Amino acid sequence: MASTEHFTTATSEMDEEKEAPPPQDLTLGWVRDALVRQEDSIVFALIERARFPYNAPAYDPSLLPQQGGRSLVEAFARGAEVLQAKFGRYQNPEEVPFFPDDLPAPSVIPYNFPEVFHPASAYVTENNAIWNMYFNDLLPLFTVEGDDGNYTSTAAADLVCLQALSRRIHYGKYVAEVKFRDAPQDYMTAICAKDRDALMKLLTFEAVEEMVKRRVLKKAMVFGQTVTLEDKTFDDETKYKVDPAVVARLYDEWVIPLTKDVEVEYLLRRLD
Ligand SMILES: O=C(O)C(=O)C[C@]1(C(=O)O)C=C[C@@H](O)C=C1
Repeated sequence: MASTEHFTTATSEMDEEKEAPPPQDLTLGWVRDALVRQEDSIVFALIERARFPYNAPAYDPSLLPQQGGRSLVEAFARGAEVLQAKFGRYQNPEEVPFFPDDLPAPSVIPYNFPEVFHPASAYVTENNAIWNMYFNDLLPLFTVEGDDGNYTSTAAADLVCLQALSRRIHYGKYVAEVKFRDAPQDYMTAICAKDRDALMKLLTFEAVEEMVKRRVLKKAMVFGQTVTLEDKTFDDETKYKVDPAVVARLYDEWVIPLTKDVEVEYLLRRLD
C-alpha cells in the first residue's frame, strides 16, 4: 500500500521554523512541512506583486527594441538567472531555472547539497507550464488594471512569484521520491506499465489537498489584511491585499495539479 502517513501536516510552530536542507532519510512529513512553509513565501510574493498595477508595457516586446522580441519581463528574468547561476543558485537541486540554455557555470565553491533525487528524474521541469500559467491566467486575477511606470520593479516582483511557485511545484520530486521509497512495489508496477493514471491515483491524497487549499485561503486572509491597532475580526467588508479566493484557486487549479505532474514525470523515470 502507498503510504498514508502524516495526514495532518505541520503545526503553526513549524511555520516559524527556518527551512533546512532535506535530510537523506527523507519522510513524507518532512516534505509536507516544507510545502507548508513555502505557502508563506508564495502568499507574500503575490502580495508584493499586487502593490503594482498590471503594467502591460512590461510584457510588451515593443518596450525593448534592442532585445530581439523579448519583453522586459523575459529579458529581466533571463538576465537575473544568468547572474544567479554564476553565483551558484542552481547548484541547489530545489532551484530550477526558467531559461536553462546558456546559463554560465557557477563560479562559487560548491556546497555539498544532499543528493536525494534519482539521477534520471532530477531534470524534470514544468517551468514552461508555470511561466504560461502565471502570465496568462494568474496575473490578471490578482492585479488591478493600470500603468504606474514601475516596469523593472514589476518584473522583479514577477520573478520572485515565479521562483517561489517553481520551487514549490518542483518539490513534487521530493514527494515522489519519498512515496516511491515507502511503497516501491506499488509504484514499480505502474512505472513498468508506464501507467500515468495508476501513478496519479497512487500519489493522490484528496484529504490532504483539501487541507492545503483551506490553509492557503486562511493564510491569504491573515497575511493580506491591513494591520491596525484596533481590534478587528474578518467580515465581508475586510479588504485583502490579494483576494484569498484567488490564492485558493491558484492552488486548486494550478499548483497542486502541476505538483502532481512533476511527481508523475519523476516516477516515470525512477527506474531508468
Ligand atoms: O502531500 C502529498 O502527498 C503531495 O503529493 C502533495 C500534494 C500537493 O500538491 O499539495 C499533491 C498531491 C496529493 O494529493 C496531496 C498534496
